Amino acid sequence: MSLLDALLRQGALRPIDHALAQSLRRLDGGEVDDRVLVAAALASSAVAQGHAGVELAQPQRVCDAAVEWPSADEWETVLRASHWVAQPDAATVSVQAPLAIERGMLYLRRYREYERRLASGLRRIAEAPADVGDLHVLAPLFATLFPAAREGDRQARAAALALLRSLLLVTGGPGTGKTTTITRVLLLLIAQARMAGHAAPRIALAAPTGRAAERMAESLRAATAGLRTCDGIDAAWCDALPDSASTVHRLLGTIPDSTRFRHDADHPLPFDAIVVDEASMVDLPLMCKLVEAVAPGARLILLGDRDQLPSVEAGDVLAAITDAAGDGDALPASLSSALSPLLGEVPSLPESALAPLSGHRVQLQRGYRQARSLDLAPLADAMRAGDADTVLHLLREGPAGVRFHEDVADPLAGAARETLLAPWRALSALRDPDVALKHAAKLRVLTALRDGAQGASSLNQRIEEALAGAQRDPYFHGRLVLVTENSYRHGLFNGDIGVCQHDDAGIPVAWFAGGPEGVRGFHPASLPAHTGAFAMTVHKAQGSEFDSVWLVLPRQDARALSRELLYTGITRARRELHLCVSDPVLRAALARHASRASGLAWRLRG
Ligand SMILES: Nc1ncnc2c1ncn2[C@@H]1O[C@H](COP(=O)(O)OP(=O)(O)OP(=O)(O)O)[C@@H](O)[C@H]1O
Repeated sequence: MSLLDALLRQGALRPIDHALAQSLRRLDGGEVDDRVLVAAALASSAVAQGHAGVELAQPQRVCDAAVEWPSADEWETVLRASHWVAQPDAATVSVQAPLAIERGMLYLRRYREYERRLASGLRRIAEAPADVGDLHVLAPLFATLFPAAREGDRQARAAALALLRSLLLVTGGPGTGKTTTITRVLLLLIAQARMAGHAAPRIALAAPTGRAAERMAESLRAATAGLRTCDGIDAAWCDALPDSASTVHRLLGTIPDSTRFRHDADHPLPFDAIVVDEASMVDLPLMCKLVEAVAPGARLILLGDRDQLPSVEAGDVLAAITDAAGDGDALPASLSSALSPLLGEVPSLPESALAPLSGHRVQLQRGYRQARSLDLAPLADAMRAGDADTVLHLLREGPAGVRFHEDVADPLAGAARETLLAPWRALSALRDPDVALKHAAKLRVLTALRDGAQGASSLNQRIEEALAGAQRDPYFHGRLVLVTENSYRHGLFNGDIGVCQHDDAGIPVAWFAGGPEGVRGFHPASLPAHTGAFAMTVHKAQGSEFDSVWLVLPRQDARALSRELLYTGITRARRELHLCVSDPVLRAALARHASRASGLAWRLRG
């Protein structure tokens, strides 16, 4: 039996991956080498799993079937001999073959092109000199905004670098002050322009989902309000700060029925500074299109947490840029002396000893937001490090706000049931949509998987049944719904959560936050695609936070489990975390990385 047939028989390929292989076979009159067909199917499957392509030395990362794989060398030789496979070098565009091979990785050609274009776009921005003006003029304001600047404060370092660099990546866990810092950077840019008698820079804020954009704008407004109370800050500078954020799609301008956007390299975005939050969620094609649309001379600032899950779609863009930028502790000597008016002495190394994008990244380390009632930091650190013994030890000790439901696979059975359901039962008695939405944002069940007995879909159904019975109205009063596609017509976006209520006449209305009155109502029949929202996957919850999180992991290990998934899940909690998992599943999850096969890091390293 051919390898392709063996994979098909084991159910290891999606029909669409197999169809790609079959179409190559048909076009070649059945003559094509089985190993080429298998590689094509895997390259297609790899993209669906978030990889940019398939590494020939590690096909198991894409497909863990019980088959004997060709050796990487032999496979590469066969592929290089095939006319379906282009062999570009790093700088060239691949020709019209559907596949491309480079550095032992087989790509669908389009994804290899996204990588190449993204790397070249990022380098273009990184190499452009930033319009920095005289830093001595800004020094007093800088010292007001960052009083600890000369004591090694990372936020100050990020702000100073943002002035000197056109491309900056600010990474850090939740509440490490990424938004606060960037608000101050934007204020510095505004003040600098105004002091020089210029117009304030045009600034855009964006995030990958509507919810994340809303949160970003909220944090920015809070940071701006704080700045207004500081001495030495002109209110007019604060007035020039943006107070809203859009999705990256909306910023770029979607074109109906097209994967292209209104803004691209030929029609760049009309902004001098673009800040993108939750950058770990931006996939390869979207980041490529965004970077290409950044106007010559404009700044691009990416904010994100590299330890979180990578984007659902192909790419691990934030991780690749982070790798190419190094840890950011030491700066190139020329940069460190340029920054001395603001930061004093900064450790430096000769340019040749540093990563190519060094000086373009700062990792913020200190968390400021943590509620006193929740002591998550040591647990989050141990999870990030994959240190299972420490994680289990901490969980069993029970840090403040953390409840470990060891071996509980079903929170709806047994003692936990009523604790979990009580806040949602209260929703049925609330009449004011605004109050209900705020209440709804308090609690969420998060799962690793969408399907299966412990997946989000099934848990949702069971929670809905527990709240409103088996014969329930599909839009019962108090039901939570999660929008699963972007609808610009409605102003509703993938990830938005609404609450259903019945008005006095018994008509169901689904309410969402936003609009001039704070809430917007829609008839449920008119909603874009949506699902229940009492339970959702950790992936869907990225970019959101809840007062109380129940993270429920499967009874058995699964490939979707990873330390990044656990870390992302637990850091969605603001006040209280419940974790349902067994010792062996937790250990297996922590031993696995959610990393993605990608050539972006080496392309950026040049
Ligand atoms: N240097 C600081 N001193 C005191 N408080 C700070 C400092 N930096 C940030 N904070 C506070 O910490 C909280 C979190 O800050 P911020 O929202 O900027 O973090 P973030 O990293 O953007 O968070 P997230 O990842 O959740 O978006 C805010 O309440 C902010 O006021």
